[in-house]
Amino acid sequence: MSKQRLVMIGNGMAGVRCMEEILKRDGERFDITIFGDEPYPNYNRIQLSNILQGKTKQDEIMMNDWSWYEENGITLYTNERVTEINREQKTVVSEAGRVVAYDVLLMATGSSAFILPVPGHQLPGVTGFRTIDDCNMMIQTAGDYKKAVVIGGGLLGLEAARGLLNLGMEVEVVHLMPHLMEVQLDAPAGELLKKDLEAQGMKFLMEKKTAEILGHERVTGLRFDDGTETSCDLVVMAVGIRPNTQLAKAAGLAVNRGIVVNDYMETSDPSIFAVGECNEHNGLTYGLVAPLYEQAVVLADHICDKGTAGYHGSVLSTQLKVSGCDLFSAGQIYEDDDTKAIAAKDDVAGTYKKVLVRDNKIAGIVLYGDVSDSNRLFRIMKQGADISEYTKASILHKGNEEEELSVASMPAEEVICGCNGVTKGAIVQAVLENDLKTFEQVKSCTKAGGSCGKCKPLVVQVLEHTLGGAVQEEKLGICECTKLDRDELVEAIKNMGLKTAKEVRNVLGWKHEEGCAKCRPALNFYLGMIWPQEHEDEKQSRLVNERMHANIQKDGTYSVIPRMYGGVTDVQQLRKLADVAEKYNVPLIKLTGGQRLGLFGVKKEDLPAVWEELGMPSGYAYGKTLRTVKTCVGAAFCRFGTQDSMSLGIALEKMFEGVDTPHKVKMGVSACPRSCVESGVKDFGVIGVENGFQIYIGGNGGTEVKEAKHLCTLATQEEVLRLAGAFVQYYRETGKYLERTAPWMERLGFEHIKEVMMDEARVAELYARYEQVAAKYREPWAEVLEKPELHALYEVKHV
Ligand SMILES: Cc1cc2nc3c(=O)[nH]c(=O)nc-3n(C[C@H](O)[C@H](O)[C@H](O)COP(=O)(O)OP(=O)(O)OC[C@H]3O[C@@H](n4cnc5c(N)ncnc54)[C@H](O)[C@@H]3O)c2cc1C
Ligand SMILES: NC(=O)c1ccc[n+]([C@@H]2O[C@H](COP(=O)([O-])OP(=O)(O)OC[C@H]3O[C@@H](n4cnc5c(N)ncnc54)[C@H](O)[C@@H]3O)[C@@H](O)[C@H]2O)c1
Ligand code: SF4
Ligand code: FES
Repeated sequence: MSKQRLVMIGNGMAGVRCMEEILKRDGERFDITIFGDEPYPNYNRIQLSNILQGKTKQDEIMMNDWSWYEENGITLYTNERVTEINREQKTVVSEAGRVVAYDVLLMATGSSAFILPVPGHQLPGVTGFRTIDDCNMMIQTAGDYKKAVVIGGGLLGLEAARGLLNLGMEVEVVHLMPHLMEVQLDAPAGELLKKDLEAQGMKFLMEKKTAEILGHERVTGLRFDDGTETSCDLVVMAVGIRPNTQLAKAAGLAVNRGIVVNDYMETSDPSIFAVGECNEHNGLTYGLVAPLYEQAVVLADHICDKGTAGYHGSVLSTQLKVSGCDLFSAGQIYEDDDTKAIAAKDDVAGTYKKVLVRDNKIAGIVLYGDVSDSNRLFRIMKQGADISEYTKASILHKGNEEEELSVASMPAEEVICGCNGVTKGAIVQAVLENDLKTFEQVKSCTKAGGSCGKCKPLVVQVLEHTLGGAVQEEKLGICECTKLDRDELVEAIKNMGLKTAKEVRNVLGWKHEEGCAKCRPALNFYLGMIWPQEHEDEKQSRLVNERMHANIQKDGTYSVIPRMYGGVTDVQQLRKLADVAEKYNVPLIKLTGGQRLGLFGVKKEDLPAVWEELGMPSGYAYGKTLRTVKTCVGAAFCRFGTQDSMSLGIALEKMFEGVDTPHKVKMGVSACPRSCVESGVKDFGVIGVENGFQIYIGGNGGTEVKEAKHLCTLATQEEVLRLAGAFVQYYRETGKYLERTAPWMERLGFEHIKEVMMDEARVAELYARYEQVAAKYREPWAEVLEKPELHALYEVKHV
């Protein structure tokens, strides 16, 4: 039976979780295409607050990297918005004019930040807080400007405000209501929160309605409807979200606030489903991941014919991701005629607890300052248990402190991770069945702790309890498939003479037979490093850009950057580049950061022809290898030049062409201490001086700038080449895959590396081993051209 075509619009948290669930159930059922209008693979949107607060980095929040899509045979179009659904023809059309047919269409378009439509809302400096790009804009603004105003004192607004404070801005929160987070907290809890945030330096303008955003070139302030004003350089709107329903509406689907779905996430068209924040189920739309993930599971069961009882709504709870403000809220938060409150406030400790009771059942919970009862109360609430046997005090407070605090006393069905609905029982079972030892392993196996991360301490406690002792700060394996770290793995491969990745995985007891996206390229590198002669490069294990021999760009096209040794070119090369760029309508020709000419925006299907017509070697701008050697014009032209930097640079570049290294390597040769090519921030930098060449190692000019360290001064070019060979080989032999030379040098110690590089015998051995590796070089573009079977990689699927 041929596969059904499943198209998904929206590449966000709910949609991709649903894809994971579908693949888990039946990986062969669908031919999957995903459109996402952001230029990234699926990332953890929740963690944007932590990026802004400086607690995490952008590359740490990617949940499914590019290779995940490749490995699961998913065609992904990022940065490409779907603009039309044609229900008669069962196709979707993207803004790029791409038409893709579907049998099943999944809408996972999420929500957008609501921007108050007041005058001035389009001024530069006004933003929502929803995407990586919004986050980057705020970080950049904080570098250049002083004061931010956040409109909206809800979850998002307060997390944004905390982040902006951390970025050094002065922050004022403008809130419409008399107390903060009025949707989740009552007045006493809201007041405690405000006091704590004020103590952290946040300022508040309460009960203020924004009438206008002021400014001409960019925002300069706000005017409120009472006529008062405040000044600012940045406005962040956090006044709620609106489901993205325009596409569904235009296609004639039933839409209220969200896209209307039944218990199986089916819209008013049986071929079209909607999951996540964009949908509306039983009159409700959601804005937290827990219910969306529940929907994802139901939808996966349903479309994979696994049988499901359907989705019947979720009971929600919320927490705020701001250190020093522990709060928990669930269900109804205000009393009414039928709902009474049991509450306790401790002004000295700054804690507040309120449980709302209706018909002898918990109808709502508000906790501030001490949230240690949250799981217990939330469980009782979700179970709908009768609480008449509890006294007022015992419902609010734990009985036997010791006993209640211990996870040992928690029942198995207690939910530990609210975002992912993971119970204590599920964690215990996973730990025992899979011999899990660390939090990361539990996260990867159960997903507990993988979303907002608030439950991590509790997950660790359950793990400790199950293991019967404190969780060791255990040395992690190179990935989840193995407990072996880099050194143990390399040692085992050498000692046991393992020659292929399959053999390594079998003999060394890999957890997953096929390995994972993390270990496959790493194993391929280590095997190539250990057995330079015998090892057959496993192309399918390489990262996607290395397999394509080109860097994918944010619009799905590729860059072509040919080798220009030492950054030196000639008339023939320039003419060829111009001809090819013209013939293939290349939209951008640009000098790269590494002094090379790049053609940007080349279509995937044009790559082989472009390479053939250029007739130049690949510049490896995509590889974990030597990228470029930057050179200055040096003694040949510059009046300050003491050495011939160009010839040395060219020789270095030729020497390391295509040699695999743990991570990319950049080199630079300047012909005098003015160091025009910034040799001091290169992995291997050379500075010409009167008596020879100063050598610098371990520098990095990227995200984390590291100054290279002076290793030695050599008299001749030959000595430089030889030392460079030994240095790169030592990095190959001791570096962890994906470790740049700066952290590698930090790990091994500069003095240690210096000792090795100053030991003539060791340099000779390293250099000899390096020569064996270099001898195996095959130019990758030429290889693709020679082997027609490789051309399939560059074909574009048409539907
Ligand atoms: C800063 C921040 C902090 C948060 N913190 C928490 C938290 O602590 N706990 C919690 O539970 N939730 C939190 N949330 C909410 C949570 O992130 C969302 O509920 C969740 O991301 C929604 O998932 P989704 O897939 O429905 O939508 P999204 O993740 O928004 O994904 C939808 C994707 O579809 C794309 N798209 C839309 N239309 C089209 C189109 N026509 N063509 C192509 N692509 C399209 C969108 O650009 C987007 O990339 C937070 C949100 C933010 C912004
Ligand atoms: N920790 C978390 O769980 C977390 C964190 C961030 C975001 N989120 C989710 O992201 C979504 C967006 O969050 P949000 O805080 O923007 O939405 P929200 O609807 O929860 O809160 C918006 C707040 O803005 C206030 N407001 C509305 N209009 C205003 C105006 N004109 N001036 C001043 N204040 C005004 C409201 O009174 C309300 O308190 C929600 O679904 C939220 O659940 C969750
Ligand atoms: S590094 Fe020195 S020699 Fe090279 S271009 Fe600059 S000034 Fe001239
Ligand atoms: S509660 Fe959010 S990740 Fe567990």
